[in-house]
Amino acid sequence: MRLENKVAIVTGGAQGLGKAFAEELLKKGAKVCICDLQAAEGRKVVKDWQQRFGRHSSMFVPCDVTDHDSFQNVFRTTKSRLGPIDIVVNNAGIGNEGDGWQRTIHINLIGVIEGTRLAVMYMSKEEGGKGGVVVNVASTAGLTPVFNTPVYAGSKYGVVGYTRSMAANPSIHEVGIRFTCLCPAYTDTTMFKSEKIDDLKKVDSNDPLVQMVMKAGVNTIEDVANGFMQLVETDNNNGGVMTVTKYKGIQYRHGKPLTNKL
Ligand SMILES: NC(=O)C1=CN([C@@H]2O[C@H](COP(=O)(O)OP(=O)(O)OC[C@H]3O[C@@H](n4cnc5c(N)ncnc54)[C@H](O)[C@@H]3O)[C@@H](O)[C@H]2O)C=CC1
Ligand SMILES: CC/C=C\C[C@H](O)C(=O)/C=C/C=C/C=C\C=C\[C@@H](O)C/C=C\CCC(=O)O
Repeated sequence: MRLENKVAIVTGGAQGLGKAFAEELLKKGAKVCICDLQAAEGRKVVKDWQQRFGRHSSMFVPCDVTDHDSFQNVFRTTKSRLGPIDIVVNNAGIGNEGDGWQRTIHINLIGVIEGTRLAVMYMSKEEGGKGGVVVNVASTAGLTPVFNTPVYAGSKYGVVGYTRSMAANPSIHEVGIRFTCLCPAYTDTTMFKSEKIDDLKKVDSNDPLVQMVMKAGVNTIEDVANGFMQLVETDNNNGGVMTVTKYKGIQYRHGKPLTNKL
């Protein structure tokens, strides 16, 4: 997919991976709407991008992906201000395992399903759209058990299974949308820092969590953004599940995906 003048929505784009994904799309000439709970941060980020990429390059819409009306407003506003939507990146996520763990499922899985359904509504050729690509951000925690974050892993397993099932639709060519999954391992963002691995390492380098992180390695945000751009720009990867790990780099899980090639 050539990105010049394409229109993208990135959820959770005020910081971390979502912000990086949006910036890489802007560098390739796409126009981007980011949405996030963090309104002040989102507006600040877009103000910087408008100075660097042009006043009409980007926009921010405050949104909670668990609130259907708020999420639908992102699509409606983006289409009216930037044009028909070509790319939807369902990136927003949290990692709460304690009280309120249900919100982890609501944001990470139900929010991704909501965003994918809105993407079909706005991009499907069967709905008058131009087709496009959906990137659902899961995790390697959606491919392999992670003992310390079972709720989070459950949400990410759900994202992988849901996305691959959407891609397996026999009439996918009529829909004209590629459904793909991005599965990074640990990546150096605010979310990862909440795990306080360095503190754990000082106390006990043999801690099972420390061992798991040391084995997987820790991606830089740039490592994952590089994988993301490959996923978006590659046209024959419907159903693709891409892993990004420090020790194996960028790979497609289950081999190169040609599920119901568009
Ligand atoms: N950092 C890591 O180690 C990894 C992260 N991921 C996934 O990548 C995605 C991005 O993660 P990071 O950038 O690391 O996290 P982050 O915590 O740095 O950023 C997440 C962003 O999503 C926003 N957000 C949270 N709930 C929201 C909601 N209900 N509605 C709208 N926006 C909301 C937050 O305000 C924040 O700006 C998440 O889905 C995460 O699960 C996957 C694998 C590894
Ligand atoms: C509370 C959540 C906070 C941070 C979690 C972080 O955001 C995240 O997503 C963590 C991922 C954890 C991954 C754990 C194990 C990784 C194992 C690696 O060796 C790679 C595993 C699978 C990829 C290779 C493959 O089997 O295809």
